[in-house]
Amino acid sequence: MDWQTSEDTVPSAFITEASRRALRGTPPTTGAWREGDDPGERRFVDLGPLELESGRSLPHVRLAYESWGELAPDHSNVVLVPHALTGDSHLMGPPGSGHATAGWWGGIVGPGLAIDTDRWFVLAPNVLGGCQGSTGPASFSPDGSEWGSRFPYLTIRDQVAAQRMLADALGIVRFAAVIGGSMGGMHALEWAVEHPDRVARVGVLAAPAFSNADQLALNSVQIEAIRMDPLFREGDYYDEPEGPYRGLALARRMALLNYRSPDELNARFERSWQGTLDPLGHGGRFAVESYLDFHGNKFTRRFDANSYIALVEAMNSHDVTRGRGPLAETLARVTATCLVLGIDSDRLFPVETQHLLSAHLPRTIHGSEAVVISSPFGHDSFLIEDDLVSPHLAELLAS
Ligand SMILES: CC(=O)SCCNC(=O)CCNC(=O)[C@H](O)C(C)(C)COP(=O)(O)OP(=O)(O)OC[C@H]1O[C@@H](n2cnc3c(N)ncnc32)[C@H](O)[C@@H]1OP(=O)(O)O
Ligand SMILES: N[C@@H](CCO)C(=O)O
Repeated sequence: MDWQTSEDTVPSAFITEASRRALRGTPPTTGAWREGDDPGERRFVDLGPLELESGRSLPHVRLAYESWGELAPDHSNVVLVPHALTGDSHLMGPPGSGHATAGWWGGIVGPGLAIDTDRWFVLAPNVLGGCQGSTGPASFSPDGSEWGSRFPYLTIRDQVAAQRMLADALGIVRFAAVIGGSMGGMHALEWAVEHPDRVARVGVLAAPAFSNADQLALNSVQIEAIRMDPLFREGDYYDEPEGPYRGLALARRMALLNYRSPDELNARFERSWQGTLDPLGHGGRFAVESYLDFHGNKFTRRFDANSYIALVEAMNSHDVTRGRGPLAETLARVTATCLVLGIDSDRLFPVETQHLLSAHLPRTIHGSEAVVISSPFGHDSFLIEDDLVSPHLAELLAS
């Protein structure tokens, strides 16, 4: 494919009039999972009001979720899998589905896989604040228009509170495991700390005990990239023909640099040039630029800018110690058996942050140091390196 002339140079829209209508057409509440439902079908549960950590509240919360496997009669086999920043509830496709529809953890979750759906009932909600069916900034507020700039600030704890409401609505008293990577790992850790009696096992992959100054800084420039796009209009762009696609695409480009490693980019793209002329500034672009452009612009077709800001801010809020005391004291509350996994090339959440977490958790399957996998793919390795991640998840679930 000729990347130079492909559509990826032109940011396209997530929220246009058409996609806005599609959002409005999101199926109404279809209720909770019932025996006999098709696996992987997206469902929606209306959970009522939620008081937020900030003191504000959402008068109405809806979560979208998908599930796979068979629910045990006593509901004892449920594994909750919260997704990473831009993931969604679709972590696994139907049996035999190809790569494109297999879902973001299609190589990890499934019959006979590490999270074996022949044994476990896997529950994957879309996060509160997201844009894939759960209540978020693009949802309608009580006055009938999108929340937009009025959508309240959310924390990781607020998102876990919504997940707890979902668990209550589905009659799940205690999870056999809560497992997540990156932002999903933050959720898993919060479950272990806030609801120790409701979680038997916890898997935290490529996530820290708190977001540090370096991570806050990396996130802040992404947020600013969106806010400075004139089409952002302080977050109230839903009635406009164009949204802040350039800002959002730039934020995704920046994020990708945190998600992948220098070694991977250097080995994969070298100084390759894509275009008709020589690499002196005209007639093309470097392959790595094309890669970033492609992903930045592809992202605008599946994500809402306000949602992105809300979720990045939630990641910024992450600090298990807030209001709870020193880290050792906070993590001493955890009763679950834990897996903490880091990636040696992760420059977003370096392995030291997982070692720190692991050192203070009372019961891990691997001792005081986190498990570290070796991969060139950086932070995204937990989404890519199925063969390296799987044995550790299988061990956690067998514990
Ligand atoms: C429909 C959806 O997109 S649902 C996605 C839901 N979101 C998530 O799951 C979030 C988590 N997932 C992710 O972040 C990513 O999808 C990941 C990490 C899993 C992707 O990892 P990888 O498989 O390593 O993909 P990689 O970064 O190499 O990108 C591959 C793409 O870049 C394109 N590409 C590669 N090199 C170039 C280049 N020089 N110029 C332009 N495009 C390029 C490829 O053609 C490919 O395109 P495709 O996505 O249309 O198949
Ligand atoms: N690439 C992943 C990882 C973020 O932690 C995502 O976009 O969700």
